[in-house]
Amino acid sequence: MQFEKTPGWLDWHAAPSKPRFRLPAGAVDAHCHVFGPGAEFPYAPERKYTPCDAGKAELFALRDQLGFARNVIVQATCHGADNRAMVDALIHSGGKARGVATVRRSITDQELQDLHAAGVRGVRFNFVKRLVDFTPRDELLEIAARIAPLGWHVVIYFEAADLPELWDFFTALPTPVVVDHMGRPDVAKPVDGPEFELFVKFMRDNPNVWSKVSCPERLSLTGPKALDGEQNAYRDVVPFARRIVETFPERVLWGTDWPHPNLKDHMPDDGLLVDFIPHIAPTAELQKKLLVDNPMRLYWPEEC
Ligand SMILES: O=C(O)/C=C(\C=C(/O)C(=O)O)C(=O)O
Repeated sequence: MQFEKTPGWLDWHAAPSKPRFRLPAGAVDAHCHVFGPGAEFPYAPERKYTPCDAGKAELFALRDQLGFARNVIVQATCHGADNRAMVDALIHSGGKARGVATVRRSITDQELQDLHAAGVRGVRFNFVKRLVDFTPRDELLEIAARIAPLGWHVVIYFEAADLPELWDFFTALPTPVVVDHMGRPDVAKPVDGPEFELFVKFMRDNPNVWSKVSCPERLSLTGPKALDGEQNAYRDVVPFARRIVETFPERVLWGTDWPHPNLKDHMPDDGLLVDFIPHIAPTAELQKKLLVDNPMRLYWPEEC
């Protein structure tokens, strides 16, 4: 089956630079995806976009190019609850990848066990309206209750303006909770303003809540311009990500978000994204927690 990429969609960067920042040994890219290839792993009929193919071989090549040791592969909405492409990548990773799946309430216990055996360690609940249709909260709570005994966690993707309405649901989840991209803060607003203060309160009041401090390219209004002197690319995102890293150093993760779905104006150089890390995690100790200790504790606890 042939799939036509959504018009205007940018392909992932064909020649990412070698980062100047040297990642610590054992670093984990804790948020990335695989797309298809569609001929082998068809995209979901209910998808809101059709990506370019981006398979496991390209993901693993990027891992090695950037200097990561492992990946956490997150199910993207273009594949719906068909986790085969992600599971195939886990199986071929030589134990160097773990997964976060999308499941429906119809999934059987055996299917959950099979996902666990393949390396899945969480499920994703997506609330970004441009990506998914509404899922009843009772179905999500039922899924969370079924995956908790497996030791899995719940990854949540939402937009900052929706946190107040989702607060009670999120704080009722019976598992560790990992927030994608800091809940997408509006970086035009003050880092100490009410919107981001609510997100900081969400993490402070709920010690089971973690956050990825990833995707500056999605959040930034200043863009990728690498400026001279102390300035850097995506500089308007730095105060938000750095505040989360310095306030909750044991509960943060970082990922490339390769192959960067749904970007139409600018495709980041993944090497530049890695060079962004020291601006948000300025010490070797914070970098090791962010990139090694925290993802290992969550995804490879048996090795800790
Ligand atoms: O990949 C991301 O983390 C962000 C996006 C897409 C998805 O997560 C997805 O399709 O599953 C987005 O903001 O469009």
